[in-house]
Amino acid sequence: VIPGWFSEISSMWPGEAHSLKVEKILFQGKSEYQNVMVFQSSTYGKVLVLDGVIQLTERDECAYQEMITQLPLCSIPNPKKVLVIGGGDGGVLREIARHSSVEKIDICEIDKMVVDVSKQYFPDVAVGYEDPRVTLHIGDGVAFLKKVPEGTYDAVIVDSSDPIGPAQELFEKPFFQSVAKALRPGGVVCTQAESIWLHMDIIEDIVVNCRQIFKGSVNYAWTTVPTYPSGMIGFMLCSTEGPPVDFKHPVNPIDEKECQKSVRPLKFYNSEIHTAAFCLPSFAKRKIGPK
Ligand SMILES: NCCCN[C@H]1CC[C@H](N)CC1
Repeated sequence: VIPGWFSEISSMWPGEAHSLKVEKILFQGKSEYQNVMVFQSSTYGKVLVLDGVIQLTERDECAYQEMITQLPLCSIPNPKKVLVIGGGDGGVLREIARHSSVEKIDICEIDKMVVDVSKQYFPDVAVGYEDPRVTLHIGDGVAFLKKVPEGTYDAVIVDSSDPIGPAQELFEKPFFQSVAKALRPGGVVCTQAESIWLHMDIIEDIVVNCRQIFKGSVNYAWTTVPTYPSGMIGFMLCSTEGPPVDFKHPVNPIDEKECQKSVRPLKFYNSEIHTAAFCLPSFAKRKIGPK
């Protein structure tokens, strides 16, 4: 360990560790589920860390929160009811709120400390909680989905941490089945789907499971996030059987609606990068590309 530096050392990415220079540790706590830390970095603003893994930094969170939200919501006309599993920092809520068609936003986050810490240290991220359409449920997303009536949501966004720890079940088949049940015909789900540089085997399993469960379309997309391991993170975009969804061509472009009363302009997402996000390098296309 180098004094004054935070290194993201984990068995999930052996032999490598992204490091950030630390100015000051702002919060350290232990919730029922994980260790929670916030520090002021020298060049990425404040940083949220769960069990030693970087969840977001003020400087690059836009890339992740905007893409994980706008890729699904801009792929269907008039999303009305949206569910977020995880996402306790509130960033995805801020992005969903850009859509005036949305009438109801449910969020199910297992760890209340993440919500409280985000509201205290990341106000520009937690601003999403201020939207009157938001209902916060503190609990396990797996249990929450079991109680959701069939066909309730137009979109589900699974903003999870990694499959080691509280989020492990969110990468398994029964969970994907419960998401499919909760979606209307032609509804969409977008999940945090790890990096093709680090976790191709996990992604291949997810793709196999999703192809069996979601009879619409199943696509992997990705974005660059400098402070995530390997500098990128992927998303699984799936739609249920019903009105076809062409994820690669946004039918509900938010660029035009940007002038909308939004908390802030989009920093990362736009319709061109939406389409480009589904382009895969050859090694990945062979394994997880469209059949
Ligand atoms: N909204 C916070 C994003 C959480 N996403 C994950 C954090 C941990 C990373 N290794 C993978 C993405």
